[in-house]
Amino acid sequence: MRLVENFIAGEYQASVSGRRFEKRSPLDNRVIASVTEAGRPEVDAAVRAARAALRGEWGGLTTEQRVDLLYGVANEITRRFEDFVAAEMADTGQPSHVMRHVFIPRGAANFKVFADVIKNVASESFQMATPDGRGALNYAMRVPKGVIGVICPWNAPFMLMTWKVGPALACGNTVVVKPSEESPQTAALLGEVMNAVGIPKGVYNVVHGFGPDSAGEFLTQHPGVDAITFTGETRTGTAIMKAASEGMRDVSFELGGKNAGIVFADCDFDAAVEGIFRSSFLNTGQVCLGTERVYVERPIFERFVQALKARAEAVKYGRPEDHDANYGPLISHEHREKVLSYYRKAVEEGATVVTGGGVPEMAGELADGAWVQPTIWTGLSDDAAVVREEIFGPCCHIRPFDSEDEVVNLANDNVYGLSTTIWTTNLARGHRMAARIEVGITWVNSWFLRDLRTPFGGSKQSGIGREGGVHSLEFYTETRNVCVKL
Ligand SMILES: NC(=O)c1ccc[n+]([C@@H]2O[C@H](COP(=O)([O-])OP(=O)(O)OC[C@H]3O[C@@H](n4cnc5c(N)ncnc54)[C@H](O)[C@@H]3O)[C@@H](O)[C@H]2O)c1
Ligand SMILES: O=C/C=C/C=C(\O)C(=O)O
Repeated sequence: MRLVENFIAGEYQASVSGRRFEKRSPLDNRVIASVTEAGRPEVDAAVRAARAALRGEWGGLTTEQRVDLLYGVANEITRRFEDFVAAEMADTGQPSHVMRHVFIPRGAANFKVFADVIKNVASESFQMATPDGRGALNYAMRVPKGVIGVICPWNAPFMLMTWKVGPALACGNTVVVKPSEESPQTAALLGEVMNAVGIPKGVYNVVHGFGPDSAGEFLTQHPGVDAITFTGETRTGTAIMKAASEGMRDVSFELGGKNAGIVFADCDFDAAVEGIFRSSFLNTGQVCLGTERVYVERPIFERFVQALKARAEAVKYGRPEDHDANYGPLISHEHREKVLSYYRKAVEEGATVVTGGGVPEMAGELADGAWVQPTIWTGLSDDAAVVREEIFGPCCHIRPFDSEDEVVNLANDNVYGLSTTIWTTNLARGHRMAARIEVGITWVNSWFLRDLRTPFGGSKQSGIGREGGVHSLEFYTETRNVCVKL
């Protein structure tokens, strides 16, 4: 069993209270780590360390020096690739190929890309006329916002945490990270990387614990935190926004979704089935960008439902390191209870269960894991809770549609607006639909294809602000205008 400690001012330390909590494996419910729980004193120490670092060596570095250090972080993550893969697999139980090809490489890329952005971004300037004819020059400079509180979820822990820490550090801020209680290990491991490459002490800090009345709340309420970036549930975002209103702290939120997948009859059928399969079931459906509402044009509806069913029934459950396995458990028994409650509700609401709907039979120790079947429903009404609320599990409801106008209205009829995936070979239609669907991210004939320079975030209750490329600079810096009379 591992001991996971806070990382404050460059040192791993347990909390003075001695309070610890258990992290259990989603695969078999074994305790795999004992994690220290930060109280107010540790959160305060982390925020003070972050403030001191801003005023110290880190604050005096040039952009080029910071960029070099961040390249060093990316390279060191790559050098320690296997350690990160192992830590993340242990926390989430997801297949090794997803860690190796998506989540861990993205962690390294998140440092590299934002180092490049900060190196290349120009600042705006305006020359103006003055009555004396000599004029004035305005230029905008970007300064770090200060100490950033980073609150993270458990579904793709390392990728989502570094997606915030990378740009925050590139812009010259310091951070205090509160990883999810379900996935503490990669954030802790990153402390070793920071020390190895010479990131000054206090620039990167980690405090562990829960949300309410624990490290998450203590951090977001701390007056020494200048801004908060959060990825997680919309309800949690509401609590954090209230905390941030004290002291007028800025927030950047990436929240929940109930994303629509739209499949037209003229699509490349096999590609669409594979695309929707991935968007509904990758990471056991625990992806904020995932598809839980699928709309299929009527002429291909039955064929599509059968093809997706066959694909879902072919998943291979197993341990991450098992090469035949391609499908892992949910993050925890608690989350499985939530997902199964929706599985039951779907039946109560009158769904036809096309496949799944329960818990698979697992052999040996795996019988104690948080496994759940990929599930497909049809036949629910548009106002069913299962069609309207985010479940965050491996499930989708499929409904036929007859026209573009109808499916646009269906897709938009939701409080969330994170992403959509549209499948059609008619690109004019793809563009038309993209302009009408109220989301922050639209994919046409793809899903989760990411260019880190692009704006990323949600509309409606799916978020506030955009991160990615120069958009991250909007949040992680203050823009200061300097007006010089010539
Ligand atoms: N839009 C996106 O980019 C995106 C990405 C990934 C996940 N998500 C969303 O995240 C959710 C799943 O993640 P989760 O279950 O970890 O979310 P969550 O909101 O339960 O928890 C996220 C983090 O917030 C902390 N927290 C909880 N209550 C808090 C409080 N009152 N004050 C401060 N911190 C608090 C938790 O400890 C955890 O670290 C889903 O809704 C999913 O859609 C969104
Ligand atoms: O589960 C949510 C996935 C979010 C993805 C990103 O934040 C990203 O690709 O940067």
